Amino acid sequence: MLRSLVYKRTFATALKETILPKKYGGRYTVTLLPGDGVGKEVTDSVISIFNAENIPIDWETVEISGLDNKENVKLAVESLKRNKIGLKGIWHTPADQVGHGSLNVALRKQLDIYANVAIFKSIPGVKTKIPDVDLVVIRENTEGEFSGLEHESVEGVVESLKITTKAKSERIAKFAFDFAQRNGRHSVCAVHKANIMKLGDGLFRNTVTKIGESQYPKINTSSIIVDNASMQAVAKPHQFDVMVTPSMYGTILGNIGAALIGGPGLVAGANFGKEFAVFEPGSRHVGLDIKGQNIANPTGMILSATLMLDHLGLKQSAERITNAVKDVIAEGKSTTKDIGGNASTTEFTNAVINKLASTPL
Ligand SMILES: NC(=O)C1=CN([C@@H]2O[C@H](COP(=O)(O)OP(=O)(O)OC[C@H]3O[C@@H](n4cnc5c(N)ncnc54)[C@H](O)[C@@H]3O)[C@@H](O)[C@H]2O)C=CC1
Ligand SMILES: O=C(O)CCC(=O)C(=O)O
Ligand SMILES: [Mg+2]
Repeated sequence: MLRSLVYKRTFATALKETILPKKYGGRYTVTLLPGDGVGKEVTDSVISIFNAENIPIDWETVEISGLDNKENVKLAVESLKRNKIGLKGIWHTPADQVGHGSLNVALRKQLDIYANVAIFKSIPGVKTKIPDVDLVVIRENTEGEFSGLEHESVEGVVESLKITTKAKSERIAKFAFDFAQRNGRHSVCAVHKANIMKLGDGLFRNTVTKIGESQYPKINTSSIIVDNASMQAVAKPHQFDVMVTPSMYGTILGNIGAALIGGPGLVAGANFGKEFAVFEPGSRHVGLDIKGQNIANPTGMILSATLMLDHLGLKQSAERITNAVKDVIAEGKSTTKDIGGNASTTEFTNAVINKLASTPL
């Protein structure tokens, strides 16, 4: 019955070094970036729930699309520079337009929000093949395969640059071990392909291993090749606790993690840097195909927003909302289509609000 509290604890202390935003008149201003696809529907769900709970947050909404000129990302960057904290949906990046880079990547790089945390934890009531999954993927956000640096050196020959630096490998490693330590986790596993990319992935793997073994003796440090990691995560996910990855392996394992717990609509996540924290669903799906249909599952966005409340020190509210979401899912009467129900996004949201209304403070 108390699984929800255990679930909550994972989120409790996401980061120690990110500077907290200031409150004005007892309220925070948070940058809201709804994004494309289902972003507006699932952030509307958060707004309704926060309004019902009188959460002391004012939203500064920046409505841009991944299809916009890349320059437009500066509107989001400027707002986040003011507010230090954001709640974000995902911007769509067209795969067939050469030269149109990802606004998601641009934002992360410009704010140096280098650590992505995605939480893959089974939610009671959601039917999955493997029960009790509980793993966290911590992913480097600012280099690696997502550098977006490509050129055609001669016709028919394309070089895509994957950048790996010691400094960025060190800071993501430290972040992962700190996260593990502060959240009562027992092991950190570095995911790599150092058998092929001996220099780049070798640097990543060796850096994580060295930092773990020398600075975090109480945490078990290990490493695994990404291909095997993918197979093991599908077959025996319980062997993993915290996985730390370069950018590409993180998105692949993150999509495996989403499938393990019941879909992308359930995954909470956040991005942290020294100065900024931006909360967004952990497996980062856009959901263009179901946009505007009022059928998206807003759980991942709501749980990401509760991580934000934790970060702001509003822990009681974070816990109340998490528990209400989990209770509504466990009861199974008002769940969305992706997890076998037939409630709309709005009906699920209202069920959460009703649950909160009937739960004493
Ligand atoms: N295509 C793009 O523009 C972008 C893609 N990505 C990444 O690419 C990978 C795949 O992306 P896409 O093919 O665009 O996937 P997608 O956004 O189309 O999602 C895959 C499936 O999950 C469903 N889904 C997504 N969110 C949902 C929700 N909240 N509730 C219920 N169902 C939901 C969608 O309807 C779809 O059937 C992911 O790793 C994602 O992080 C990330 C950012 C932009
Ligand atoms: O930003 C994009 O278009 C894709 C990025 C992605 O797959 C991710 O961040 O997980
Ligand atoms: Mg992805």
